[in-house]
Amino acid sequence: MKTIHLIGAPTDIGASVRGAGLGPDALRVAGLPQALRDRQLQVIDSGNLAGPPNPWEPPRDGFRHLPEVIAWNRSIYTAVHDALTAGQLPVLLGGDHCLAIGSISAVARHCKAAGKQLRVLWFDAHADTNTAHITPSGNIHGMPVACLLGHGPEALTHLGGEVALQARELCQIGVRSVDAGERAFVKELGFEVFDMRYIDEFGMRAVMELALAGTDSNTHLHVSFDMDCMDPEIAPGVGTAVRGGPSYRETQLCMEMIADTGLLGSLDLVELNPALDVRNQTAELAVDLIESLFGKSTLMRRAPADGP
Ligand SMILES: NC(=[NH2+])NCCC[C@H](N)C(=O)O
Ligand SMILES: [Mn+2]
Ligand SMILES: [Mn+2]
Repeated sequence: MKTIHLIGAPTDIGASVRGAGLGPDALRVAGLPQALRDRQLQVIDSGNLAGPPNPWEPPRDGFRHLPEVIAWNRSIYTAVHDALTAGQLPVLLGGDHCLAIGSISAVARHCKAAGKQLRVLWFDAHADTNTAHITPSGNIHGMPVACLLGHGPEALTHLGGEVALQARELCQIGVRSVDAGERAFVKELGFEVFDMRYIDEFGMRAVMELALAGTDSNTHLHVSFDMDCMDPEIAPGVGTAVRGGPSYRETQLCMEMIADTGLLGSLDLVELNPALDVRNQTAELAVDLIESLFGKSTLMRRAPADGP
């Protein structure tokens, strides 16, 4: 297994409430580096990136804090790209979800250069597909998917020199809150969305089989995990909680099925908000999930074909 490089991005620049900037340290306090080392993995923690403070201003031309969001994403792009070039597996510790623009742009650039097929699994209660024209809030953590697919300000859509993603490379899991204008845009863009209704009807195992279909040894899997994907009863430490999310076991199954592929190449862990958490339980939950994502299992790993 590659060396895991933890990159902290302590900012809530794109969020609707303050506090996600405390996320990277809450994950460290919950024991993330040691938990990975206990799994015999090599871990580098290069600490937290620096970036502009949050000016906490109202939207301008449909965006809140656009210059600051660009600055943060540029430094994330560089850090994640450097880690991938060094052969490491970057783990972005957010921070709010606007940071996925920099992280996934770097991953996409790396995959193109290496001739790898990219698959992005986006775990979220939200579709994060707003633009300046349809956003109800101006918060850029509600826009990263649109930016990554080429819809947004040039400085964010072309961080890596070209548009990062095509719709077929992306699939969302756990979605249950989509804004009015956003709904039509998600349909127009045409990426796959396994919303909660779909998960309820077909079950998480079927969803993950579809989400991973078509991957092979040449696939780089990127997981962008928004902690508000999970049900707020178990993950209260998030700024934009939406009830009715996946359970602990359903989410663990996702992580275990991804681990079984052996294809994980990079990870964003975002939207953890320690200011709203209860005794760091949401950070501890995140550590549990990441351990499973890196192969921790109850008894043994099971290849899908060995199942009942
Ligand atoms: N990454 C997130 N938590 N995004 C929440 C977005 C909420 C809402 N859709 C908005 O655009 O304002
Ligand atoms: Mn969300
Ligand atoms: Mn999100």
